[in-house]
Amino acid sequence: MSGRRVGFCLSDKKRRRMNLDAFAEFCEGHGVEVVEIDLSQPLGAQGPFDVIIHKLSDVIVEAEHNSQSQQLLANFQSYVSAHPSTILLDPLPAMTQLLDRFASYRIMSELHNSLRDWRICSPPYLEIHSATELPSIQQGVTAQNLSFPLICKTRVAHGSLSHEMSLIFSADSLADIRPPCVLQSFVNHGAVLHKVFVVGDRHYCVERPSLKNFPSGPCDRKTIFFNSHQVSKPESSSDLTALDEEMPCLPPPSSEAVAALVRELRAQLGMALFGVDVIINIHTHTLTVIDINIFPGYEGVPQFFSSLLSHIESVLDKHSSAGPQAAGSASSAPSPAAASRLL
Ligand SMILES: Nc1ncnc2c1ncn2[C@@H]1O[C@H](COP(=O)(O)OP(=O)(O)OP(=O)(O)O)[C@@H](O)[C@H]1O
Ligand SMILES: O=P(O)(O)O[C@H]1[C@H](O)[C@H](O)[C@H](OP(=O)(O)O)[C@@H](OP(=O)(O)O)[C@@H]1O
Ligand SMILES: [Mg+2]
Repeated sequence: MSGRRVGFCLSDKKRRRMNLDAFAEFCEGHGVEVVEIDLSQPLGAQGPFDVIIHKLSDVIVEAEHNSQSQQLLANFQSYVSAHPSTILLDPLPAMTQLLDRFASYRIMSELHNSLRDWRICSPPYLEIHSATELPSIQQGVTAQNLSFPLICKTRVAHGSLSHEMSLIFSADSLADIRPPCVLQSFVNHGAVLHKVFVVGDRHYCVERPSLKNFPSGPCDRKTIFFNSHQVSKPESSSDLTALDEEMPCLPPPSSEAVAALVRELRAQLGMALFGVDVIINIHTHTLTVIDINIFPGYEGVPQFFSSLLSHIESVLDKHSSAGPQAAGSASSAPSPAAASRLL
């Protein structure tokens, strides 16, 4: 495939983590030119692009309260709207919904029905939109059938603050939450997390450390505050991830069930680059979806570069046989205000 230009719009941190320079080298041998897009400069002069791959989550979240980020997002969206034949991975509306745990947890909760046959579910959860009287939070926890311990996560699902979480062990400790946030039933899963990394029509499962088991039901233990990046990175190891007592190894999630989950989420999200965090309930062995991530790190997936390039080639092949109108549907973007209003 010769003369194809793929633009990347990533934060410096993301560009380094993904090793974009190495990916550019990898693509060179396949006739695909990788171009780093500078969002602060006019995109027209940097194009044209056959495909744009981005992780604009930082900009979208900051656009909520920062006019400079709003302008960057508006520039990007104007370019995308003016170039309908440029394929966007992934469409901004799809990405924007995953920046909001209220939206992504609604998607996860629907899996219970669509994937019932595969015994795939997600834990009961409760949205806390703003500062709320303690009794009404406690009533909401009961009404939604949440069970202690609870895990509390920020509403915003991206960026450094989004990984600050807490484990709550009693109704009185619900005073420790800082809305807007979600409360989710904690599911004992033997301190093993299964990360499912999706690249187009391929997916890869990687095992990671995870939070240890805790006694079920309320207890007078103090709230535990932690950062999720202390818990489930490949090298994570702490009191939070070390099991307090031996337990039999759980079988990994069935590859057929994971394939069914990925198929369903691809259809629901309309995205090609995402991650799903899955745990196995130690009591029911149910495959439990606890998180969906935009353009994750793909750490532990040696096939990432070849899979990404293969996906780029396949969307370009489809596009050249289907004509420019097809790409336009893939890159429809909300207005900057609508994008930031979703958060
Ligand atoms: N409902 C739950 N039951 C049990 N453990 C959970 C639950 N939710 C989260 N965890 C634990 O907390 C960790 C972080 O949760 P989550 O993935 O939602 O946070 P995150 O900040 O979005 O993480 P990342 O962005 O790195 O995927 C998980 O890897 C898992 O160890
Ligand atoms: O271990 P993984 O690849 O899941 O780590 C991801 C993490 O899940 C989140 O997707 C992070 O994105 P943010 O939520 O935007 O922080 C990724 O960070 P990034 O800098 O790679 O985008 C982690 O890689
Ligand atoms: Mg996660």
